Amino acid sequence: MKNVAILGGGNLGTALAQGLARTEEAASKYKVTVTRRTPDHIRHLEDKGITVTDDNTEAVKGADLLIIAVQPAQIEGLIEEIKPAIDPQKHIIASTMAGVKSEDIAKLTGSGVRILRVMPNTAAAINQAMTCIEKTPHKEAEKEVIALFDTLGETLVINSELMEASTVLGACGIAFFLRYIRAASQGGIEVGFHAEEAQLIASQTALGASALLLESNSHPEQEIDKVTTPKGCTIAGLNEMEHNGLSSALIKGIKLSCDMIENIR
Ligand SMILES: NC(=O)C1=CN([C@@H]2O[C@H](COP(=O)(O)OP(=O)(O)OC[C@H]3O[C@@H](n4cnc5c(N)ncnc54)[C@H](O)[C@@H]3O)[C@@H](O)[C@H]2O)C=CC1
Ligand SMILES: O=C(O)[C@@H]1CCC=N1
Repeated sequence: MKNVAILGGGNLGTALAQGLARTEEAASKYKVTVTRRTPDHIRHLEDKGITVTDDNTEAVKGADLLIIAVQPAQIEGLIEEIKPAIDPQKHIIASTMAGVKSEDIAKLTGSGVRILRVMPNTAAAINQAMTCIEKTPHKEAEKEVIALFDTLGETLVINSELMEASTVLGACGIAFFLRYIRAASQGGIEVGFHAEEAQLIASQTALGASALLLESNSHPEQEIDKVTTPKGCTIAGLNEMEHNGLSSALIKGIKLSCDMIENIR
């Protein structure tokens, strides 16, 4: 069993803990502790065998792998607190913080600690995350981190320079796709469905569209061509969406999110 401390049990930290407790595979490999300043807000995790505490120092002492899931502005306070307990020989730090470089964290911890960035998303809660992992010279640490995030969904090792882009495409991406599903549901209600039916149809259709790409490795446009019957209703709707800037709005939103990360702290 590997001991994992998730430091910062907010939205993401809780999702990671839930995923690690949810499957037999993950639960048999990882013993998880989650810290939060107000631990009573996440006591429900204890029902799943997760330790919940506000004691960062004890959590660090008891862990091999530390996952930092506090907000970027909270990192100085956290590291100041845990620094005396960090053992560079033992600990690996995986940071989920948007826009915070490994070097920035190393300046706070002092040199010699193995630190790498990871960028999962909240679908970790149901073991369907996409996690991008920063390539690092610390190959043993990289292997351990990949193994953990593999239990939470898909992983991809990428160069450091792409961590901001991966934050937007993968982590923020959950919100972007959900907004699409909400909009599609609202359209569905306007053309006759009850809200729950519209959401089911939109969600399952989004899942089906993703699965078509993931399973057949094809390009979206190839799959779109199979749906757009000549003179049919799909191409009419799709073109209207494009006249109103659908693709352009998505691309512009992704670029703005990415630019914004530089100033996130
Ligand atoms: N929410 C998301 O979907 C994703 C978030 N991230 C990153 O994860 C980090 C956390 O984001 P969220 O979960 O959204 O924020 P959040 O505000 O929900 O969670 C942060 C948690 O850390 C706790 N905390 C703060 N200082 C602490 C300390 N010294 N000791 C223990 N706990 C402490 C807070 O009480 C809070 O519960 C951020 O750095 C963000 O960039 C990355 C990928 C996805
Ligand atoms: O919005 C944010 O800043 C965080 C990082 C990625 C997802 N949520």
